[in-house]
Amino acid sequence: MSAQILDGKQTALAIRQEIAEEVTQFIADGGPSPCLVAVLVGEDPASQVYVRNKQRACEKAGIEGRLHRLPADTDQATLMQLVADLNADNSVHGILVQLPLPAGLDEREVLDAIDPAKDVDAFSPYNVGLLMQGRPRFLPCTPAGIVQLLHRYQIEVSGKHVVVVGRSDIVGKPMAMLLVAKDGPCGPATANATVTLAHSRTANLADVIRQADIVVAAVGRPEMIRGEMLKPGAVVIDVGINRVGDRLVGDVCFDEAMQVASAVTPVPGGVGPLTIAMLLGNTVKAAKEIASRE
Ligand SMILES: Nc1nc2c(c(=O)[nH]1)N[C@@H](CN(C=O)c1ccc(C(=O)N[C@@H](CCC(=O)O)C(=O)O)cc1)CN2
Repeated sequence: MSAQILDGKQTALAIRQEIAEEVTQFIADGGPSPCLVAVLVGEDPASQVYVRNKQRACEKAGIEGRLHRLPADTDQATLMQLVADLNADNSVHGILVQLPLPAGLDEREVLDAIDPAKDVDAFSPYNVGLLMQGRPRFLPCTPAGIVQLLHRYQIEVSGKHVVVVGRSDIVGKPMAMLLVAKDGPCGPATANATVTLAHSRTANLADVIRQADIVVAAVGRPEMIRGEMLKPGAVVIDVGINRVGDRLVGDVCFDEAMQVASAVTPVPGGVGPLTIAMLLGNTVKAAKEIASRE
């Protein structure tokens, strides 16, 4: 048996094309050019790549992408002042602070300070709260991208047992919230799951994963999930991006998963590109909402 590969790269390109058309229409209707500002602190090589890719994606979609680069030794007050200035700048519709921040900076304080109306990462407590209540304004980018992928490959989620492995604020927790909701961005078929949120202290983790119809792996440990831990026919969504030597691998052993599962996301080319596509969508949504208030 060889599983179907869920192509995140192609899916993201299709979504980005749809967003580009939406931007063209919005501007033709008299709206402002949507503007996303990224804040990058320090020199983390992966973060530099991601921010560059976000800017390129903005440009291709007709969104203005601005970047503020700050040195690694930036102090908290300077960063907080920049966020306050961006909140007050009417030409800015979306703000993102690229994570992780260098050691010594208080990430939570910075994210809490972003105006929820411009919080296109959906990391602020206000937007997290709305998601938790099942009435999100912005959808967190990686989980929302996964829902889009499932929807576009017609993978039904409703009534299925989904095991999310990893309890991060960026992926694990919001993923669980989106999948357990009664309805979702792509309708009830990609919501209404029975969700188990597993993590590093989960007892008998392999046994828990083996019960899953759908596994979402977001633990950040290279190839931790092996083929023998999967139920035959399961759908495997691999969020992990781990550098091992000069290779990029996920949290799931891809070759083994391909032998057992019915569908698998690759790394690279799976979930990652969807994160950026969904960020563009949130930026357009922010621009539309802010413009409608003016
Ligand atoms: N403010 C944020 N910080 C971080 C987020 C986020 O959503 N908002 N997520 C990650 C990093 N990230 C986006 O910022 C991101 C990670 C990976 C990819 C991606 O396309 N990966 C490629 C591989 C690229 C490579 O060679 O490294 C893939 O999977 O095909 C996009 C975005 C943490 N920080």
